[in-house]
Amino acid sequence: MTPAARISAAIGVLDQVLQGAPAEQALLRWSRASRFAGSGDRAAVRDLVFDALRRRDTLAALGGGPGGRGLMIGLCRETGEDLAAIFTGEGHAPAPLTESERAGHAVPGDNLPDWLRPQWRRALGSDADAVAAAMGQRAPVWLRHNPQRAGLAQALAALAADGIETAPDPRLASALRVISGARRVASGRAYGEGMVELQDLSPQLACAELPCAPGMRVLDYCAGGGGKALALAARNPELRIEAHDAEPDRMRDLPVRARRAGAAIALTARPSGHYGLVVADVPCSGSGTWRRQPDAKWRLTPERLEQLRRIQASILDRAAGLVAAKGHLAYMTCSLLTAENDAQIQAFLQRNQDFALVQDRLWTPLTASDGFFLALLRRA
Ligand SMILES: C[S@@+](CC[C@H](N)C(=O)[O-])C[C@H]1O[C@@H](n2cnc3c(N)ncnc32)[C@H](O)[C@@H]1O
Repeated sequence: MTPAARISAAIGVLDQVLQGAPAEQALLRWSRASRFAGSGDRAAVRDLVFDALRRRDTLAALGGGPGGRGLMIGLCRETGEDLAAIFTGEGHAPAPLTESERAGHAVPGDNLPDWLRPQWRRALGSDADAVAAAMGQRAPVWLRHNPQRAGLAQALAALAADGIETAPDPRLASALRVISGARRVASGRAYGEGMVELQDLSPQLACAELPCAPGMRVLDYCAGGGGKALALAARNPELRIEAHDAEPDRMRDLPVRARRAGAAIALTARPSGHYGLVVADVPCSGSGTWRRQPDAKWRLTPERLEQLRRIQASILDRAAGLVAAKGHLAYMTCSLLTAENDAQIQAFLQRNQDFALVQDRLWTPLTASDGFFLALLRRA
């Protein structure tokens, strides 16, 4: 596909997303209907769509319109592309610019939904603008080294042989930032043999804070794909880890991932008894990961946020009942919002006076990578 044809395709996908379709679905629909598109084309269209959604408002102003076409004009204008050479109307290229599209102008903006801005500012204080700006950029790729499969030097050598260059984070030896070759990770040997797993730095830092004494019974209560259970298993293979999810189908990849990592993780439909550690990585707004899923930023509503808060509170209460005396409850979100983080924990502590806060941490792209919250609680 020519660069102009890719832009035409991105415009079509963006129009669907702006009408409410999830970006992944709209991209999949386009890709199925476009058999001529190679993997390079699919990756390029995906990048265009996500770049545009991250900074929707800025690009719409710059492009002279709020639709997919306006966003693409804005993006091309911002990156200094020759608009007349792309928007020619010839072949698969988008139609030439109209009078009003030629008059796009730059406006400063944080690319946040209006209703959310006050909450964002309250939660992040003087960092609010810098974190919003960071959410407008592409997210880095992070790997977690798995010492159960290979030593660090061996894993790094396998990554290098796969053509993947990484740099460790000074705070956590297992956290490797991908410098180049990110698209080769999933097909590489280091990943295929479980020496590394894909996991953002912030949840890695959170998992490193959790107690994990040998033999401890651990429950990953909202396990999904099992990212937290796998990180704990990598830290200590002597943990007895169980994974649960209200929607068991979400755990379908977990047995394969656990096998690859050499981890023993039992799936449980009905957790029972008491655990030394219960991890509740609850469903949330995902506001800390909007660089990766920028369409979610525009789909979130106040009603949905309220619904999520109710789900989070009920999960916390249910999970608390599974914590052994002197055991720990780790509440996690990939949200930056106080309503889902500190406020949720304060309300929980009011309802459950046998728990005390051990520590709470909020990581942001300014201090780590994705926005991520951990509250570690201890039962009396
Ligand atoms: C943020 S995701 C978990 C991500 C996962 N821990 C990981 O690291 O890949 C939240 C999960 O909570 C699950 N969930 C939602 N409501 C739940 C409930 N009431 N009890 C247990 N799990 C629930 C969802 O199905 C979803 O898989």
